[in-house]
Amino acid sequence: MTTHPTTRIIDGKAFAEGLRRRVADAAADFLARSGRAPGLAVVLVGDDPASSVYVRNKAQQTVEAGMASFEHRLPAETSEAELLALVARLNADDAVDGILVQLPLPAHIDAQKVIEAIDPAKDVDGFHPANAGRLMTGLPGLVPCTPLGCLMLIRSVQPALAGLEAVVIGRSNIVGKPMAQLLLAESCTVTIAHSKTRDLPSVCRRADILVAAVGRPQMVRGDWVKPGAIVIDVGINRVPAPERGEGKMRLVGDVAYDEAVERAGAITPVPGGVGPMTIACLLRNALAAAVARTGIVVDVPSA
Ligand SMILES: Nc1nc(=O)c2c([nH]1)NC[C@@H]1CN(c3ccc(C(=O)N[C@@H](CCC(=O)O)C(=O)O)cc3)C=[N+]21
Repeated sequence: MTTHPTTRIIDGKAFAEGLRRRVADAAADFLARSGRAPGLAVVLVGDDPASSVYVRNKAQQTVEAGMASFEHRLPAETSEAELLALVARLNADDAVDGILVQLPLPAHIDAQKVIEAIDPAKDVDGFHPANAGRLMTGLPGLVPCTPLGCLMLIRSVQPALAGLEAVVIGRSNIVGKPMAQLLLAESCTVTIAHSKTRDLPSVCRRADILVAAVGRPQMVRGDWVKPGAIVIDVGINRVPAPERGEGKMRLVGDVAYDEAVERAGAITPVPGGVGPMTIACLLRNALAAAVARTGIVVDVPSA
């Protein structure tokens, strides 16, 4: 199989490494000026193995960026009241600039209530309604990490976005809606498609920028992609990989990569695309929160 001669594979892993290096430089400046490192608290409730791996990676990369990491692992039986009490303590702790509560939470905890309990100034996920509203109205605030990382990757291949047709598949508060807002702020013509959209393939074929965030393995087929389009694959799906041995799994995106790579102008792989950018943007947001909270000015990397 040959890729289109000009297809660009967007190396999210390399971009994320560069971003983390810039964040680390700025974190060192922050330490020099303030006498303390920016601090990020990550809270995990329960012992879901995938979540546990992500939380470990986040903590490790936080420390590597020269920031203080506060990891809180709570048992699955933790009550909503106990979790809210921890969030209140972290809100009040001056050494903590950013708070991330890993989602999904166990079913007996109201996740929305927990999100709204986080001080918006420390809401490094950008999930608090105050930050969602600020993004929608064009005010400065904390922007969700995955869409922010996607925008950085899009801009790395196409700096001039005004007037482009963007289609975002998925309408979650975590990815789809904030992604659409960021692209709208770039003056794209934005369509949000979802499970009730009629003739999704035709809608996608209009897109100069196609962002897939649905959580369905390889749903976006090659012939849904406009030739030359930028394809951003947010999906991280674990599927059986019998070719690697019995019981083995592999990661695939929401895009049928082997097909889409034939038509796309640029495309993100899975793994090594959007995923590493999510964590790098989390560190970037923790630094941005530290700067906004203290007024200490360092060079925060922007989209
Ligand atoms: N409050 C909250 N904020 C989040 O940002 C959040 C969350 N909860 N819950 C879980 C999801 C998932 N998530 C990922 C981060 C990095 C990779 C990542 O680095 N992926 C690697 C592969 C990692 C692997 O091999 O498993 C890649 O795509 O190359 C993936 C997924 C953040 N999440």
